[in-house]
Amino acid sequence: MLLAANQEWQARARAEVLEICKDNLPDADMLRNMKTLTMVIQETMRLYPPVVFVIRTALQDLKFKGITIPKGMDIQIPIPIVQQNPDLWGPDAHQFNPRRFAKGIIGSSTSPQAYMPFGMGARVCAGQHFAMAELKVIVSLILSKFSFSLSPAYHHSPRFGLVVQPGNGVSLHIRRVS
Ligand code: HEM
Repeated sequence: MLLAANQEWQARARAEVLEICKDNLPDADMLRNMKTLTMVIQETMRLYPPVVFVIRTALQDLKFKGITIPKGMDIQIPIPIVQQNPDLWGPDAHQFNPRRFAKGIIGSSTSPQAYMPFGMGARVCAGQHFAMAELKVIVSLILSKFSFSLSPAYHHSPRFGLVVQPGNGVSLHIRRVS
């Protein structure tokens, strides 16, 4: 949806894929070299993290910034709110701007903890690298074969189910490019 709405980034990501893969299926080295596509996926998961919160349980009574958190209490960490906080991401926090990841995740915001689509710490997603590889394979194959734009029928309505998903699907106009 974000690539359909941002044709400039779609063209850029496609050009990169075609240059790196030529007529071949992507292999591990090619995926590693897809810098633009990586930035696009990172920015997509910043704006629409599939998992909207992670939970941590206090193992003992603790105080945090004057708030008492009793032992046993669950704390929900709201990932989309952290990832769109203008204090951390700047005034364009709500906009799609993959360029913010040009220097990697560390340089993308004012705090290294501000980006957490895969959670954080000891229980961070065990499949995060596999998930990134899957995403790059799927999106690069789509980009190499098709160009796409949003249909006027598209109605933006992200919805929280088990994960964040488009509430009314994503209607696209699709054209073959090769
Ligand atoms: C875009 C895709 C994915 C997203 C956004 C995602 C996100 C997450 C998040 C937010 C957590 C909780 C981390 C925390 O509590 O700090 C998690 C945990 C986990 N994920 Fe993923 N995940 C994805 C794909 C996958 C895949 C493909 C696998 C397996 C092949 C996987 C396996 C796991 C496992 C095993 C855990 C539990 C880790 C633990 O508690 O030690 N995930 N994931």
